[in-house]
Amino acid sequence: MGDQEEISTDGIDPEALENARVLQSVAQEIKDNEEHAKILKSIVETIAHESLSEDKDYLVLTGQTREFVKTLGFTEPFSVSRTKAIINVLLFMWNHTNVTRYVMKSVYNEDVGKSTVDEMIEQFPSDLKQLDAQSAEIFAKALKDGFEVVKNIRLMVVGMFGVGKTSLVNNLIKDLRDKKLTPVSTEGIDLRRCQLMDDGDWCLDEEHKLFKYKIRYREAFKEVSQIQMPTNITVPPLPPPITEMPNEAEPDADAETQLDPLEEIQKHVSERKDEEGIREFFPLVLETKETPDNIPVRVATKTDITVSVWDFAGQTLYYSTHQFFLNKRCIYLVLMDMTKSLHEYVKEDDKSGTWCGLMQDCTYLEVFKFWLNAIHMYSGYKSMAGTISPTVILVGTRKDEMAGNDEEKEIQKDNYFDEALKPFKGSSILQHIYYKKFLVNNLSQEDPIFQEIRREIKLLAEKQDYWGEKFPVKFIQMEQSLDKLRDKGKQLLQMAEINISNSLLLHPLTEKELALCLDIQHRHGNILYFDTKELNDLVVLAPQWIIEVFKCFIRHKRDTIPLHLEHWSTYEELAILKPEVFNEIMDRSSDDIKNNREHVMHYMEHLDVMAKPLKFEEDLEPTDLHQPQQDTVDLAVNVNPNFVDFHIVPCRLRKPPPPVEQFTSPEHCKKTPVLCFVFVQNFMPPSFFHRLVAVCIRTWPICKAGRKNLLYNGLAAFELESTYVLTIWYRDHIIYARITSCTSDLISDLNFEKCHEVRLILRQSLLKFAGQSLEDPWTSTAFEEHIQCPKMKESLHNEGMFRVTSFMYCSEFACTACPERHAIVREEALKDWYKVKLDLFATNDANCDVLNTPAEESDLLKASEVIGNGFWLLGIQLGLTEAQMSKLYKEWGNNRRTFVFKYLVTWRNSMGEKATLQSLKKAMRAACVNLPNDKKTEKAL
Ligand SMILES: Nc1nc2c(ncn2[C@@H]2O[C@H](COP(=O)(O)OP(=O)(O)OP(=O)(O)O)[C@@H](O)[C@H]2O)c(=O)[nH]1
Repeated sequence: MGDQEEISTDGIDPEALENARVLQSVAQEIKDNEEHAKILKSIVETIAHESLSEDKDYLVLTGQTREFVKTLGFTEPFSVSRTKAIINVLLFMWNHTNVTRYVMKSVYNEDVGKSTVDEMIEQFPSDLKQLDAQSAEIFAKALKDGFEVVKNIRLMVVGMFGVGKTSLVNNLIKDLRDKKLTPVSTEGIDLRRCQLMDDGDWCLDEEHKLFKYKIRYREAFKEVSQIQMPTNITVPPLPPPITEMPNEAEPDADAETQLDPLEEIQKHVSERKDEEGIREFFPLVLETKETPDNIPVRVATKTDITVSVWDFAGQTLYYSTHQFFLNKRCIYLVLMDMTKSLHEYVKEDDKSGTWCGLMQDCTYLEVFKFWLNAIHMYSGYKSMAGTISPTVILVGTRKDEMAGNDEEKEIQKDNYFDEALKPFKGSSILQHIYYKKFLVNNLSQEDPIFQEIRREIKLLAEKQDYWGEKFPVKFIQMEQSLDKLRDKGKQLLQMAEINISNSLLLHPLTEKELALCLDIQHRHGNILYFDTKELNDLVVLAPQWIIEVFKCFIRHKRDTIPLHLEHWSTYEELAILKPEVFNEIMDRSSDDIKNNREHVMHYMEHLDVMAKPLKFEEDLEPTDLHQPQQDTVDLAVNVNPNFVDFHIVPCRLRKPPPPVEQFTSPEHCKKTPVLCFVFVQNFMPPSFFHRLVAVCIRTWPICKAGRKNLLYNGLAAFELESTYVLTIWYRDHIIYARITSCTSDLISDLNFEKCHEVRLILRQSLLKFAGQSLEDPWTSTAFEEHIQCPKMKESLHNEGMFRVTSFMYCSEFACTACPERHAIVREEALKDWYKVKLDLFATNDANCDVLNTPAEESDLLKASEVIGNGFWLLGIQLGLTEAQMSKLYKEWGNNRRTFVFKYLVTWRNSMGEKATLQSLKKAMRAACVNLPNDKKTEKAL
């Protein structure tokens, strides 16, 4: 038997461990009964090996378990409970490779390996690791059939209009530089596909498509041949690293004696075309033979690295659409004009930029912040627990117009960016920024600086985990047919058309493979494809389509049908888009848009350009209401019937008139403290607020002051009931909410149950929005709830804020934001928004004397059973780091109870005596204070 102490039990389900221990002791006891020991070992071994095989046969498990019951079960020393425990552990082994490995090592001192599929999945880049288990397996299996190694740089060039983006792109790409083009203002996005040459330059990828695919197949065959071909087949060596590649000018001495590598592979493959693993690829090899003879073979100058350069329009009007194309797999050039001070106001004739959170009179610094926030949101933010590797290169333009000599200009540039990055102090956004920054004069095309920028871009790309990832040969054909359709001018495809293309392929993909192939193509940035109920019927081949759609809603023609005049004025004034107006806009659009109006709607919702208010009963469930709730609010009760069928287009709203305090802190009325949703890392996409406004419009009537609707860009007010008004507003990364009442009843408190209900609606909506850009379980940490000092006369941005969870540990804090330092006590701070919870905790506190005792294993087990939706926050409250939590979650995320138990054990081990029942209970309360009521959890608190 193995040395149990040395074997890691990390991440193993406690129940599986317990059962495994039974197996260990039984195996020890029957050691001397050779026959029984042999039978038991054979059964355990057979199940272990089968469970690790790729196409495991369930019959093996059932057969062997039956064999165990028939031969050994219920005999001495296999008591009834021991027999059950062993059957249990066999089942655990079948489903969990780590249990199998643990059992085999601890009982028989045998190391059993991982399946090749498991190993392949482990090598996936981080974003593909998030594929669901079934997709991951399909992908790994497709890779086993053959793969190519992908090295693609996706370069996003962003910055204010006129900063010099197009000029820089022209300088980076040889063919454009040679043409000495005069840049014209970019409309939407210009996408240039390039190939990296061995001298480091980039040339446009205009080569014959078939030739390109020929190269890809050939490279892929090399990979296949290395893993699958018998060793006696000689395959051409992989190309040397770029730096070692000979230049075209220096011909290779052995070149004449060498066979064309493709021919050599074709020869080998033809000879063995009937062999397993080769048969699949034979037709592909034949296909590549069809390459026209007149295509020059120029592999010597081009590398296998592709670069797609995205030149974004700088007008703020387009900013929201740009976010759609940003993802984790991009390298960014963020450009700033060095002749413009950071605090200078941007002069833009078109004021439609307000929708993306940039107000009409924004400064260059605000534009810079907008871009970094957006990059963070759409690339690193999703994997908050993961480490962020730099992908953003800052570039200053108009060096020629700066004062001073070269050295002085460099210093100015450094100071400029240091100043621009100051607002991000302490934020992980800084981790995106590459330490090297550049200063360019775009008018000096031959400046070696452009070569340097290209080199750094490549260096950065090589460090990303997706660099050199594998892509199944099987999927190349589909990519090829999408390419062909794009070349024919197709902007978007219905799924039916894709299915036809697929059926025409030599090796059509299965339905699941096809969906996965499209998903991966989307991740690579070649298409837009979202596997959601509303969007999975459409594939967008050309990003420009999205831009055109967007423009329809922002810059529409005003020849309206008189019948719809009223709806048009609702659109103009309230930004509320009724179906009549929507259809009118669609009718006047190009065919590709008007014929896909339903998809247009869904895409615009997805892009947050317009928001459809939630239907609570359907939409809120998944995020926060996993478990049956007895006491939750009936979220559908307050539907405002006037505005059921509409969208809100928040970019059309105007700013509120000053002073804003008249809305946020009205005098002479009863009011709750200000409730604040503070987003982590000081960043909140402004669309979250706009969408929250849409939810509110769907739920309550818009509040009126005289004849004016209180609906503005950044602030909105709603009638709750009788005299109650809810006002919500936002600034930067904080959304504020306050309920006021002009009641004449000066004695009673505000209705705290109503406040609780409103808070939950706001909270759950925000969680849903966050859930679309953050992945579970990180959603629950997307924002924190704070209460602003109730004594503050005028609500000031980000001042006098108290984290609600801290009141679970301490009953009072000092407020230093008010002119006079004073105490703020729990009951006062939480009286309206959280009173429901406070009352509940107080009832349970009656018999809490025994709590100062160490937390026992049974307490941990119980906590893991009752914690419910606060399960992630509890770990954070107990002081576990995101990294610790993520590690455990990776292993145990599919079994919440075990996951919680595992981190509770980690907490108890690290805290020792301080891990008391009381501290556990406080942390549980803090984790649940924001959540809807849940009887099971609350009883335990
Ligand atoms: N002096 C000088 N002019 C520059 C520089 N970079 C760009 N320009 C000029 O600025 C103008 C705008 O340049 P573009 O490259 O079109 O700017 P852009 O950022 O692509 O503009 P949009 O597409 O409208 O967002 C052109 O006339 C360029 O020649 C530079 O480094 N120095």
